[in-house]
Amino acid sequence: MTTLLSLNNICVSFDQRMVLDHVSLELNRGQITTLIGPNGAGKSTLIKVILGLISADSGDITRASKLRIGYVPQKISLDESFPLTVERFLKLARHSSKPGLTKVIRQLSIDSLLKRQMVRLSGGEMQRVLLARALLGEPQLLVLDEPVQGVDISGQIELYQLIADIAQQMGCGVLLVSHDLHLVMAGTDHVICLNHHVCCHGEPESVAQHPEFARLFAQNERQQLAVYTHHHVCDDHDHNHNHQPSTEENN
Ligand SMILES: Nc1ncnc2c1ncn2[C@@H]1O[C@H](COP(=O)(O)OP(=O)(O)OP(=O)(O)O)[C@@H](O)[C@H]1O
Repeated sequence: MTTLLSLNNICVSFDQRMVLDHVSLELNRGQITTLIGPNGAGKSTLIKVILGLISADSGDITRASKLRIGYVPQKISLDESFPLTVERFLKLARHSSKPGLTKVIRQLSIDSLLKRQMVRLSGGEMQRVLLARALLGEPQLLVLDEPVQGVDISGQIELYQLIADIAQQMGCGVLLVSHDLHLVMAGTDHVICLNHHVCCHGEPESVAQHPEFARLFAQNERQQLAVYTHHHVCDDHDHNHNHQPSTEENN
């Protein structure tokens, strides 16, 4: 498996409060990784480190040479009074080209949205357009920050499926931040549970059984999750003094 990006013992503090505490992870080509964690756990901060928007206080970040990252934000702010069609918005994107645009419009089935005003799009339509914009740069790594916020449940399932299909077609790696544990887990290769440090990580089924995960997320969420995953018994595992998962967890 080709590693696109790896973080090694990343620490970030704000006002002397450690938000990321020795975080290590790897993002690989062709793999969907989901980052879950409670509010304030440091998920967005971690994304900013990955995107190079903030520097870590310590630790190393290694990126594949000339790595192209596509980013889909939670939302964008648009001026209600500013007329901007979807087509214009996509043409204004940094990597926009006519053949690229034609390709993503087909890939995401957004032809019918092109003449629509950006400010009038529904949550699901907006996410498709933001995804289209991220794909224009032909990313090797696609990073999505809570992509289903404001999207209804059937739209969420559709959107996750679309992301998985695109990842497969393009052979890119995906990092997805999500609160929607029960929906996203089934379509994910690797889950990282973050609460400032990496509490646990691994395949969705093993993370769902982990005591740290159980402690962080409410019982009802875990019950919903059970609908979408197969249960199996998984041994508990230890954390060392840096809150890092033991090496067995990586297997
Ligand atoms: N630039 C900053 N200056 C000071 N504190 C910050 C800054 N950015 C984030 N924080 C704090 O760091 C903590 C982690 O924030 P972050 O946005 O990374 O969490 P999150 O897991 O993405 O949360 P949520 O799920 O609620 O979006 C929070 O307590 C936040 O207030």
